[in-house]
Amino acid sequence: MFKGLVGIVTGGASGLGKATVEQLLKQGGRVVICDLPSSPGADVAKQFGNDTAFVPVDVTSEQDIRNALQTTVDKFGRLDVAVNCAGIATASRIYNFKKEQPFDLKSFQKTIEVNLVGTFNVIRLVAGLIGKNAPNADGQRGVIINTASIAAFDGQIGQAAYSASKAGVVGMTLPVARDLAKQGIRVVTIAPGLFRTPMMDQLPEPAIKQLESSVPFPSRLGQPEEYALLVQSIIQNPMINGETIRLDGSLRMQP
Ligand SMILES: NC(=O)C1=CN([C@@H]2O[C@H](COP(=O)(O)OP(=O)(O)OC[C@H]3O[C@@H](n4cnc5c(N)ncnc54)[C@H](O)[C@@H]3O)[C@@H](O)[C@H]2O)C=CC1
Ligand SMILES: C[C@]12CCC(=O)C=C1CC[C@@H]1[C@@H]2C(=O)C[C@@]2(C)[C@H]1CC[C@]2(O)C(=O)C=O
Repeated sequence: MFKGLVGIVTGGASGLGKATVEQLLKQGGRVVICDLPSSPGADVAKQFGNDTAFVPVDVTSEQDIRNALQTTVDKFGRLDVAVNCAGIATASRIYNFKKEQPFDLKSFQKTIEVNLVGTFNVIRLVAGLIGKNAPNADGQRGVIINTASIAAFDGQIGQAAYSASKAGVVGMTLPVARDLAKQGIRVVTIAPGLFRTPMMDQLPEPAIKQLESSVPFPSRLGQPEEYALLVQSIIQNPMINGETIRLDGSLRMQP
């Protein structure tokens, strides 16, 4: 279905990103996995075979993303789709009254830097390469897909930094889609609810069980493959643009 399609997936060594890489490959695409040098990205690429490459990147670095784009062109000749999955989860209350300690500013800045600035950095750089493609019959040159979170809308206690970073991703989706509309590049954001990934596995099992029971239907954590299926649908459907799509089993998170 995606024969000839070339994608980049940030955070592609783990969780939602890894499932996306697998789905794009299954559909006949070729994929560059971008993830931290400390990630298992090289092993993952080896496991997936010749239609993948791994480029160690920090999404906040301009030079790292430029290197990834150069590898994409050298190895696969073009870029059609970029999926932003790289992200970190942090949690802290705005003020700890027992310890008389305010939220650590460096931790807030780091969360914004990776989740928001990193996503923006990738979008602004991939747009130049996708824009070089010849348009299809519909005028489309490619698609950029971002990952926010339902925490962008229903931020819980302790999620000020995480929610702010993801709300930033939601907020820039429409203006960036408008910026790139003339070039025929679509921009869409997915806001996942609760998915079973290594990020979620940081939580103790009883906490995960409790979270699962809070999802109305289906009352379980999402599978990374279900996220990847939405990525596939977004790529296939040319009318989806400038929108954030919740993927959450109708969960609205409690305070
Ligand atoms: N798992 C879940 O329930 C949910 C996840 N999300 C978001 O989905 C995205 C993917 O999360 P998961 O797959 O669950 O997490 P994960 O922890 O399994 O994967 C995240 C990947 O991002 C990479 N990464 C982190 N910082 C990076 C950086 N500066 N540069 C490059 N790569 C970096 C990590 O090495 C890791 O491979 C994240 O943005 C997360 O915030 C949103 C809502 C729910
Ligand atoms: C950061 C959290 C909460 C605190 C903790 O002890 C462990 C965590 C790791 C998993 C995170 C937790 C969180 O704040 C909500 C998210 C980020 C969770 C993974 C998915 C998560 O539920 C989310 O993004 C929801 O939208």
